[in-house]
Amino acid sequence: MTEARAAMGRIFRAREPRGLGEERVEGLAELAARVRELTEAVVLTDVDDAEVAAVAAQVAELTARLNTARRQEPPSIEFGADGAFRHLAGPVTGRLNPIAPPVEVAVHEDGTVRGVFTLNAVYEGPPGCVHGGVAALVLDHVLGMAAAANGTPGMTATLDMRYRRPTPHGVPLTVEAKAVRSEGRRTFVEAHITGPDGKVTVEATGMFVRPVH
Ligand SMILES: CCCCCCCCCC(=O)SCCNC(=O)CCNC(=O)[C@H](O)C(C)(C)COP(=O)(O)OP(=O)(O)OC[C@H]1O[C@@H](n2cnc3c(N)ncnc32)[C@H](O)[C@@H]1OP(=O)(O)O
Repeated sequence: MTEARAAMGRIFRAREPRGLGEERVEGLAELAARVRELTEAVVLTDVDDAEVAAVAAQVAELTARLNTARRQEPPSIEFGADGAFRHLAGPVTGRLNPIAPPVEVAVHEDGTVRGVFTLNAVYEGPPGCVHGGVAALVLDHVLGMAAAANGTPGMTATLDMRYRRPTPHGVPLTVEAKAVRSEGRRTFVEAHITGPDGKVTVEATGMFVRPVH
């Protein structure tokens, strides 16, 4: 096991990956996608009070059905069919997590991590704009992915944000991150989010420390 893979295991407390299987992953991803739509509908609904109460009761029934068989903990990291790490239940890229947009990421050969995503009204901060903490969530994750792509995975030790322009919601956004240098156990990474007009809305730098235990 390489040092980078061992560090990844320490960060995610990885046991031997217990694959969910592609069919199961696709089924759960479909469920998460429907719950994402439900969440947006809850935030935007204007149906009358009786209908709100009726839907709430139905959703409670559905939750009880899912809870008849529960895992002890969410699936952490797994290996996809291509052998790459994937964070299926993570709150940023996790297809199985309804609160993840999810950001669709690709890791390029030069270590650059690029992602595309749309944040709907569920993530609103100021009217029409993405909440700054949500932008930080997305950036922290892709910064961490870029540290890992550099062969030096770590835990976020520092995260500096510069909000240059409001980030609009409901439109396609891109995010890009790349490690710039490593010193001992520390890796320094830069990232930014770009709006549909090609202008950078948020920049971030992060310092990631490779855990030793
Ligand atoms: C492919 C999948 C990729 C998925 C990416 C997911 C990304 C998600 C990223 C996260 O959200 S991680 C969760 C948020 N972060 C944390 O919860 C971290 C909490 N903090 C810790 O666990 C520890 O403080 C930490 C591991 C960061 C450091 O503890 P250590 O005891 O291992 O560090 P130590 O004190 O020995 O310091 C190691 C080096 O880092 C430096 N350092 C540590 N913390 C620092 C800090 N905060 N600021 C500046 N420098 C710092 C420290 O000076 C030292 O430098 P030198 O090696 O040069 O001496």
